[in-house]
Amino acid sequence: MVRNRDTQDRFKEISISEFFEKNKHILGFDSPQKSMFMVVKEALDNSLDACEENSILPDISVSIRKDHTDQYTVTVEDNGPGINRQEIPKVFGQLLYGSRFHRLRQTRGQQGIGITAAILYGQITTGKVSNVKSKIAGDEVAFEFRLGINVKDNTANIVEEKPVIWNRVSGTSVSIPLRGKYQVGRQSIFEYLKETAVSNPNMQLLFTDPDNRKYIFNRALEVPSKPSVPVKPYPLGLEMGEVQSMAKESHEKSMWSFLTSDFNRISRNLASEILKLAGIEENKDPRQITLHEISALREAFTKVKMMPPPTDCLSPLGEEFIIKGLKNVYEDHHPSFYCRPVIRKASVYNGNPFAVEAGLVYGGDIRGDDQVRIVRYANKVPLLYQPGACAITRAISETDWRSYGLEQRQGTGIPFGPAIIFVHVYGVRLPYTSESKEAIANVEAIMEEIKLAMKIMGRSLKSFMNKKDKRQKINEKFRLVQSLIPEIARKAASIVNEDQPAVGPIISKIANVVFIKENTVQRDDSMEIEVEIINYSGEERSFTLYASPPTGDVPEEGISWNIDNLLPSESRKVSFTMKGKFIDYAGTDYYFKGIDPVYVQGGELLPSDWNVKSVKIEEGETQDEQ
Ligand SMILES: Nc1ncnc2c1ncn2[C@@H]1O[C@H](COP(=O)(O)OP(=O)(O)OP(=O)(O)O)[C@@H](O)[C@H]1O
Repeated sequence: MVRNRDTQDRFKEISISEFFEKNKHILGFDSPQKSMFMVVKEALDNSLDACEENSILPDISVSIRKDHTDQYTVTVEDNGPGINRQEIPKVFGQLLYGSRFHRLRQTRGQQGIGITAAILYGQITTGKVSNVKSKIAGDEVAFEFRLGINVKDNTANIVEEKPVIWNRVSGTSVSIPLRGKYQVGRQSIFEYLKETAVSNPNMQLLFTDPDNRKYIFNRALEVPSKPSVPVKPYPLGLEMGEVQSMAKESHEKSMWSFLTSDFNRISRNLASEILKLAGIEENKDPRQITLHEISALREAFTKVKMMPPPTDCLSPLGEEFIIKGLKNVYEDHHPSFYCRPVIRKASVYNGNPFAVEAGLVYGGDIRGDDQVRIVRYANKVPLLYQPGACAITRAISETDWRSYGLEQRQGTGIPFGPAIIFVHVYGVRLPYTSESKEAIANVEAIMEEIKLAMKIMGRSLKSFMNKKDKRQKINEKFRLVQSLIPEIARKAASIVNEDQPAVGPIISKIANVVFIKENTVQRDDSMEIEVEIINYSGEERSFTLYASPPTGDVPEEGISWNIDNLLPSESRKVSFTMKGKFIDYAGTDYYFKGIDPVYVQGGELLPSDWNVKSVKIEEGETQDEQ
């Protein structure tokens, strides 16, 4: 058939770059503010991935220079491994070119789009090219490129390329001119850097804002991150099309070796068992497999006993960093309940392992009249945009929080109350709602895991609330007993003209608590604080007592004492001194560990964030532009 001229003119192939040039919002470049955020995020995520893959302690600088009213230059420089001279034009000037798409491992980047899209955005909005400098360890010189993108054929447009001396062992620096808007607040670059510092405690980061103000996010951990381990696809959860392309692209000659070599968790015996169940010859060429056989194979996968997916390829944040991530949000507030972080075991989505970890704090002086705050992370990257589209928000909304004590109209929707919920989903090839990776797609398996984590935390929140009610009742009883018994004893003794009896054992019998109280003596240049611990219970008690004075010279690790074998009716005293004069002394907070809170008066259970430091940000001097 001969096409007429009109039809030939109407049909035209477009390159991927051309497509994104016209549809940059798909990559997250929608408003000037958001676009600048995306550029910083893409470059910083790459720097962190590069350092992690090479076990390098990341030393990164991010700077935003204001060039004109809405024109800026974003520069991100790292001490990563650097990039080969030949690779630079492809990495930065060609969309869908990267080192991660064809390898299954937990990384921030996965598509080979991010940094080229950022350069393309800069080119579209300013007409200018970007500057890339990179050096590999051992090389004498770095290579500097000024380059943009030929959108018609998705290749780099190299304007200049030259060797330069760079006083670094290795690293990469990317400078992108762009139209943008710099803002502070919840969805800002600064917030993103702060949350990234929480999930990457070994990163040292220097940030220079458009007013040339410098902020140093100090490294809290001197250990480089371990590179994530590449994995093969896990058989369960793979779609028909995925098994089909794996079979087509396999280098193996037989179905038996295809199963044992290209999949995870299929041993030699298991491969034979699967093929027998599916009715497929062991020697069959995988490229010859029919759709009917693929279907039988997938069914056989579900019938055999398979080990769960490997978890060593996954890298969680861990308990301490979840607590730190939460602290980063509530800052100086004091929650009354710290739920022990929940770290779920690995699960699979489309043959790729993933896992969920979560944390929750509640009460105290956290604001309670609004919806709970949700802090989202995916593969250690904070998610600040598209909360409504994200599986994390959706799973939280679909959990019935009313049964756990939070307010929620009709049992669905984001609950209301003084709580912050932290969720980190991490895994190999996470499914995002779009290329901009702002929200995790509502995939059933992932939603289920998040919901399970919420249920576990919900149950401990409920049990805390029940205990709180019980404690309140005991407190009231204790207050009553403590004021009434000595009074009754005094009156009774005076009536019968006898000495007043010791009331301690009587109070113990009724109250059944350990009582913590303090006495203070202000001296000229210091204050002496004596803490008395009285066992008004019928049993010997042992626990650790912690003090958190409101001001003063407190040691880094806090103040603590072991109160061992405190006998019934026994009173013990400990003390500490605070240097200085304290006219408005508001009282020290006492905490304890190792004893049921129901049996203590005058203190609280030791919070999980005791000794967990917030991200340390030093503010530098504003420097004059040169
Ligand atoms: N700073 C860097 N140091 C070393 N290698 C880098 C650096 N930046 C980019 N790369 C390399 O360039 C590739 C392409 O990066 P790009 O941001 O385009 O995609 P990605 O990070 O792989 O995936 P995504 O599109 O999901 O961000 C990366 O896979 C990595 O191999």
